[in-house]
Amino acid sequence: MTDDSLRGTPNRVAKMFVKEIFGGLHPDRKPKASTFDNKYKYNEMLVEKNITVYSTCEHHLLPIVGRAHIAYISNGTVVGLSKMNRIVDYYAKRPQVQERLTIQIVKELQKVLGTDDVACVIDAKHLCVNSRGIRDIESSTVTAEFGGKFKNEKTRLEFLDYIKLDTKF
Ligand SMILES: Nc1nc2c(ncn2[C@@H]2O[C@H](COP(=O)(O)OP(=O)(O)OP(=O)(O)O)[C@@H](O)[C@H]2O)c(=O)[nH]1
Ligand SMILES: [Zn+2]
Repeated sequence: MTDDSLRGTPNRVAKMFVKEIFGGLHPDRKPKASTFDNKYKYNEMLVEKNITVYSTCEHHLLPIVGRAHIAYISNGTVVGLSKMNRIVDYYAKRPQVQERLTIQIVKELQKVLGTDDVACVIDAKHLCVNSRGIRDIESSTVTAEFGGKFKNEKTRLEFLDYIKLDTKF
């Protein structure tokens, strides 16, 4: 390899996959989710929406790009807002299928918050569907996991109303 723009490519690509694209395979990178007492006595739903998702489909190793929306109802513990974005990013940064990613996010937050009352919806484009194969540029995939009180229709609809799935990305 004599071209100086290509010389660094093997190392650059290896570093990118290990440290960035698949960085979430390293358990040391799992975010420490700081929690607080719910001193404010805020007892309604909290929604962190439009969280950017960059992941990689495990079948084709092509990008999955979209948005995650998370909701929880505190039973005494509150989590720092940015930690929800960090948890999404950690589980996204590995070879994934969207269904598993959605469930992993909910399970992690249920553990951190000590409650089942957590939900996550992801709307994402899979480049393996958009840019190759069937090459359908418009389609996106929606997955959802509803824990605890979110299995109740009224609570679920409140969450879905807050996020109104019209996100363009
Ligand atoms: N359920 C699920 N399927 C996914 C996800 N990401 C990609 N896929 C699908 O995984 C499937 C792999 O199917 P294969 O038939 O082995 O692969 P392929 O021959 O390249 O299929 P085409 O994409 O239809 O050309 C494809 O249908 C992808 O659309 C995901 O997150 N969840
Ligand atoms: Zn794929």
